[in-house]
Amino acid sequence: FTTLSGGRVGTKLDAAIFFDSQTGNTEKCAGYLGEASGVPIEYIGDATEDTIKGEDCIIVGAPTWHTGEDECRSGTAWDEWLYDTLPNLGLEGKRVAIFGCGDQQSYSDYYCDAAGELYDQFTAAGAKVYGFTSTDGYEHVESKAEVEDGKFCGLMFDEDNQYDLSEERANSWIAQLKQEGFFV
Ligand SMILES: Cc1cc2nc3c(=O)[nH]c(=O)nc-3n(C[C@H](O)[C@H](O)[C@H](O)COP(=O)(O)O)c2cc1C
Repeated sequence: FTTLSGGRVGTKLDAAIFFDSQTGNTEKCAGYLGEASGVPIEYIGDATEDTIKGEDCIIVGAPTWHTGEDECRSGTAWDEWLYDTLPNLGLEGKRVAIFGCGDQQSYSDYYCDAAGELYDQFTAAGAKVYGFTSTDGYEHVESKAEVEDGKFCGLMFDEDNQYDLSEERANSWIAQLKQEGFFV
């Protein structure tokens, strides 16, 4: 038996979840997505460039902090990574799905802005984004993650106000990604 690079047998496509988190909420949501999909989870700050380039499809997630600023809104390792690492990785055509974690009540004009920033930077790098979701059921006023009218660029969690919906949201989003052919 021969294995492909990285020791993986080349029978199925490789996927991974990359995230970062300041206070653990995005980590919890990454955990729900990992359970729903069976896909491994890694801190973006720990992921090597080869690991990221080697995956066929990646799920990426960030919280939102630094309210009102234009850039570097995740308050995590993503902030540097998006501007210093991503543009040099060569991710043209890579399948990407984005999730965010924010607080739609206390920060209703800025809900999950960092997820919108991930969208902007990954699409600028040539990635193809899967898994848009409806904004129905959310009460934010403005969000950079709402990249089309009534559509988020991925799945938005709210562990401050809607934590009881997170697991179910994770499960149905993974089902949606499967239907969209994200993992195939
Ligand atoms: C000082 C501060 C600023 C925040 N700014 C925003 C914001 O601009 N938009 C938003 O959606 N959430 C904002 N939040 C809420 C966090 O994003 C939310 O609690 C999230 O779940 C944190 O995820 P983490 O634990 O993975 O870091 C802010 C929270 C704090 C305490």
